Amino acid sequence: MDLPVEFLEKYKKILGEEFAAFHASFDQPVQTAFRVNPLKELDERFRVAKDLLISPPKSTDGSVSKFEKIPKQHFGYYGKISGKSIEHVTGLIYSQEPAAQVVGEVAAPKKGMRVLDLCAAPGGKSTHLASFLENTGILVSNEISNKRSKILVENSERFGSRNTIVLNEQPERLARVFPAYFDLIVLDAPCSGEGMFRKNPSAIQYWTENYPAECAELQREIITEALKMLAPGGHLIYSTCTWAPEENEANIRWILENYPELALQDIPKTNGLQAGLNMPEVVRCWPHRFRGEGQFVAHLVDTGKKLETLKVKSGKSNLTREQVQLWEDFSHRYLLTELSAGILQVFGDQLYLLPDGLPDLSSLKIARNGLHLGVFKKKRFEPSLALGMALKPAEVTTSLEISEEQFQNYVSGATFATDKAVSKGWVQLTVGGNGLGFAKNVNGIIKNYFPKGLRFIS
Ligand SMILES: C[S@@+](CC[C@H](N)C(=O)[O-])C[C@H]1O[C@@H](n2cnc3c(N)ncnc32)[C@H](O)[C@@H]1O
Repeated sequence: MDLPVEFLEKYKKILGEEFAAFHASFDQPVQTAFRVNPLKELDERFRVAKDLLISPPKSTDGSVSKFEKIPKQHFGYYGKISGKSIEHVTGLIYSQEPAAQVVGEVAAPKKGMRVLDLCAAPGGKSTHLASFLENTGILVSNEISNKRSKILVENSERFGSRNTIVLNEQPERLARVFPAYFDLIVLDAPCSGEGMFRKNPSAIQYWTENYPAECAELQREIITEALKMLAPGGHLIYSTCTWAPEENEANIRWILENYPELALQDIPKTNGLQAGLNMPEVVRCWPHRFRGEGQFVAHLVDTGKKLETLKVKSGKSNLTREQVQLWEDFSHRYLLTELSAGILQVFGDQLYLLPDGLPDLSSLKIARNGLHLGVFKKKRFEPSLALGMALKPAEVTTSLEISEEQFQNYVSGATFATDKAVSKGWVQLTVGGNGLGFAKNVNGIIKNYFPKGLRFIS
């Protein structure tokens, strides 16, 4: 791989005798990986992922051996699963290379926490955080780019997380609404991306000798805003996908100097993770030492000398009486579960369930106001794809498990005939036990409600 001379010189100095192995790693294949989603029905191959301490999956059929569990991680496997597979489309797996998975594993939020993922698109870290929260607490996933925030929504919905709200904001505007609010903030910063050179060689063209220093300045601005939102005793996970010390250890030193109430926490050096440069508590993924791309992760904790946690005045429901009735009619007829506590809110005709305990968000650009339940159309309610993907079959009155062939046809936009025994009206389609959204059974024909933008075009 052709790398800038200044880049190579820099790492020769930093790595000394390890440099040759580092340099050679750029010609090695990229290590693919994915995470299994604990919010979904796990098929036999992945059941072991539920366990906290992971041993290699015990195979009951030959297919298991294709995947290798990433040791000492909750959800990760080495291997590749197609973006067109049932596992991907139903949100059972999320493709994410191993170094990126270190961030979520270090963050590992406890149930019920208020969590912010400040630079969140396309959603790798957010979905990982949602795996730990298991639909408790609040996950605010924010992305500054409007276009990328839409991809983040799509990935969050496929993942089936019920307590995620997606915002499309600048960090300083968020900081005004969420002062001292979050128990955990993940700041996966925009960076010079050196650690992605092997996976995405086009990133090399943006690199200059000064680029890391420029990125570091932007990162300190984002850190400043992030820390305004950290609750007393809260945790900050700072990560980049670069090796540049300016963006990594130097920024952590800057935090420690300017925010003496923050302390570094030691991160275990598992799976070939290395200590930072003169900073033993943080971790670095060097590709000649770790099976994955480049990453830096630091864990800081607030020692509690700050203001009180924000007292929240929650938003209100804004449904008309007719809308409440339509939603109740739908939920009584089709749902067997009380969706978790929250506030029903409409945006235009779209109905959402916003988790409880959030401040007033009306000054912010919202991309997903909690769980998208559906849309009001004239005198009826139509459930969303997101709802049909978040619910388990046991939570709905009618679900229909379809075959792999029917799945292929359905995601390509086709309708199909079904048994007369399937009740009329809305039916949750499932494949492998996981929701593919709601569809309508009209006289034995399952009409296609899979969104046009997501369909496979052959
Ligand atoms: C490393 S990527 C995030 C990857 C994401 N955490 C994931 O795991 O899928 C950094 C993100 O920061 C966003 N970003 C760029 N400039 C920013 C800024 N000034 N403030 C906040 N976010 C910014 C980018 O749009 C990008 O999506």
